[in-house]
Amino acid sequence: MTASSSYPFLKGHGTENDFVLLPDHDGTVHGDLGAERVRALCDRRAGIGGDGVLRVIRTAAIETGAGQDAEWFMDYRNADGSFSEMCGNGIRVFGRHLALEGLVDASGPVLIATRDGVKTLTFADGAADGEITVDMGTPRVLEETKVSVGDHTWPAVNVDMGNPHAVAFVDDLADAGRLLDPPLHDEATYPDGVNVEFVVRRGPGHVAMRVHERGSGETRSCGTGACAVMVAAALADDAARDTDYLVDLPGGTLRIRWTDDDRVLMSGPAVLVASGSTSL
Ligand SMILES: N[C@@H](CCC[C@H](N)C(=O)O)C(=O)O
Repeated sequence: MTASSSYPFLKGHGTENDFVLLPDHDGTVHGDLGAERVRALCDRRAGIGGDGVLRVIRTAAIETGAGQDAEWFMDYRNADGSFSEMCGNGIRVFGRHLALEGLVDASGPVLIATRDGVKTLTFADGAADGEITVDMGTPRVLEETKVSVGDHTWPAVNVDMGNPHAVAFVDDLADAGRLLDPPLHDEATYPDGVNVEFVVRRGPGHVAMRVHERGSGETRSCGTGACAVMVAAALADDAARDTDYLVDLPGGTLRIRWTDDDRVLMSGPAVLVASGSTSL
């Protein structure tokens, strides 16, 4: 691609966790999509603006080690250009785009490859515009850790949802302050950084959270974070499996279920709001 050429993009969000989508089906448009370009696209003043970028590419066209079971690969980058293994809101937006474009068949399970393996999406009523449920896989609950913001330090549950999370139960979501910087965390536990969730109870099977995302700062929602929060809350509640939890985020609500066979299912909206071309 030359500096002056333009290429197509779409903009979408899931519970206001927003993304720039870059169709690059055969990997011929964007090369290796450098961090600098991702930062330019995600810039909310000089760019399109987003918490991350989703490159839409065929699994066969990208070297990731991901199996070829899924035709499409979600090449996700955080707003700072860094990679993450997985993005829960992003994969719903990615799936919505594929379904609306007729690139996958929403009437059956849709498989999408990620750096955390292949995920299965189900569209309500088999409709391309139906609510999307994602099988997020099996959570791993690791040793307790702690996180700090300013003078506050909280114990936190270390939950691996394919990407790393530290879940801290707090008295008030405002206790975490403005979250301009990443919360302090144990670097030995999280050598590659961590997504930090702050959680309060709203009622039985109902919590609310804020999140500071690795590589993107405080966002209005995080799907993998909501799953990590649900798992930590269900363990603390000694909740029966197959119970739905509602997780309220600043940008909306996600419904999460931890199944009897140890899978976490996340359901929520995914919206495309714009498309165009850019030379960024
Ligand atoms: N917003 C995402 C998570 C994106 C990746 C995360 N910032 C990380 O670095 O692991 C979600 O909806 O899960």
